[in-house]
Amino acid sequence: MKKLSDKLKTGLHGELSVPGDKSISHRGIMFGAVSEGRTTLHHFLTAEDCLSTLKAFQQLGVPIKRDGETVEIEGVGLHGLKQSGNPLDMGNSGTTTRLIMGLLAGQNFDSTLFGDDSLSKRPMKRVSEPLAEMGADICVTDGHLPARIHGQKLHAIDYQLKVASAQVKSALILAAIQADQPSTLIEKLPTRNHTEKMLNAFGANIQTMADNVTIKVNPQPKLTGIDLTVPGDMSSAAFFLVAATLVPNSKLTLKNVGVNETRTGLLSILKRMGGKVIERHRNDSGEPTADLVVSSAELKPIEIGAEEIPAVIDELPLVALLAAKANGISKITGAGELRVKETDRIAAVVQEFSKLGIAIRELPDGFVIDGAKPWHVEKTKLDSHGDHRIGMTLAIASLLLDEQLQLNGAESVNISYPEFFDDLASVTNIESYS
Ligand SMILES: O=C(O)C1=C[C@@H](OP(=O)(O)O)[C@@H](O)[C@H](O)C1
Ligand SMILES: C=C(OP(=O)(O)O)C(=O)O
Repeated sequence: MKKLSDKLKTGLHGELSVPGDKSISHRGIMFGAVSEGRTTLHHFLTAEDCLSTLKAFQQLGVPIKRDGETVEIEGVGLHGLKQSGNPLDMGNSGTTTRLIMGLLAGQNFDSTLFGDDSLSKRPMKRVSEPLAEMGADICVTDGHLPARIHGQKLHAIDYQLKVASAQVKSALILAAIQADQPSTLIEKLPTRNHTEKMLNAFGANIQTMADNVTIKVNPQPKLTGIDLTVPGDMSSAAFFLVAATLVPNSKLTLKNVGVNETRTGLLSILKRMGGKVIERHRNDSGEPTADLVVSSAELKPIEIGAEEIPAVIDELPLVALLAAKANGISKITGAGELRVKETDRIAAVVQEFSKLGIAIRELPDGFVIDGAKPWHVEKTKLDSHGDHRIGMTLAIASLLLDEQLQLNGAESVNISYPEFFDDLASVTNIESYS
């Protein structure tokens, strides 16, 4: 069990470059694999989830070499993947699973996908059902992994998504680029748009209409490999944005963070709560990046509803932590999707925050948190529930307490941010977490 607080005497200081964006790293491998020519990824995220994607595409016959954070992919083209001799291991990664389903549904061979216990409980019909409408033959027992995919020719689709999910949208786009005619997808709410932007950079023709929810996908593009530097992951930077806000006397610079507008919900929420973040935008093509300078601040409570959720979906445990230190009652609703992540993140946050005496009440689709009530530690053994984002949120919460806390399942950080505890040690001047 990892010992958390060894006591932070001063604030968080210095500069940090967080690892590469997880969503963009996954897509870099996938789109590079089905392009023609070489794709080189720089600052690739070498965490377990993205390595699951990398290994799956190697198994599908794509030559991929990795040297640290640099990955070279010799693309085989949209119809050049080969059947894997063995089932494909999706590990813990929802993104790998949903996106690869859309891609493999249109290939002329069969595939089997399996995952770990957590992934095997997550819903897959949200992808297999619309893919079936396109003519795909996918069998997901009771809507869960393992999945058996009998690849075949796909038809175009006009489809209104039932959940606000970039993973479902991306799976359908990857199927639609293999279809016979153009497809139209209509999102419930705008979600992260990395698939659309990146596929276009590889040569596809995907248009997002002015309403921001209608997406037209043209079939059979010739995709060509590119050279891509992956920006820092906003979802990883988020832990430090929140830590530096909440720990008094902090001033921290987070370098080169991806600030695609579909991912910056936490920045807007933090600013509305009274947080202090200066964004120094960089002049780059493709995915926008910025250096973020964050300082400690007193926070006001906030209300957040469904429309705001997609742009902050993975940061909501951290929003709950901000709310737990704001000077009043905050309410987060419309976040029912949290119940089907690596763990039920609503239940996990409520259970673990209650151990710290935080006044939090569970709603079916969110939380109510009274940040004006003082915390009082009731239990010192915290649990990540095997979920990286819960584990890292609890590690940040521990910085705000004098008690020695322990974290069960701290190794879950390897899913998205293997260097998390080292980075935290470097900006807190705590020698190490043991
Ligand atoms: O498309 C992606 O890369 C992701 C989309 C989100 O999932 P949903 O689309 O299922 O909400 C997010 O939670 C996940 O971490 C990554
Ligand atoms: C939900 C997440 O990832 P995935 O769905 O890819 O497992 C996450 O990283 O918080």
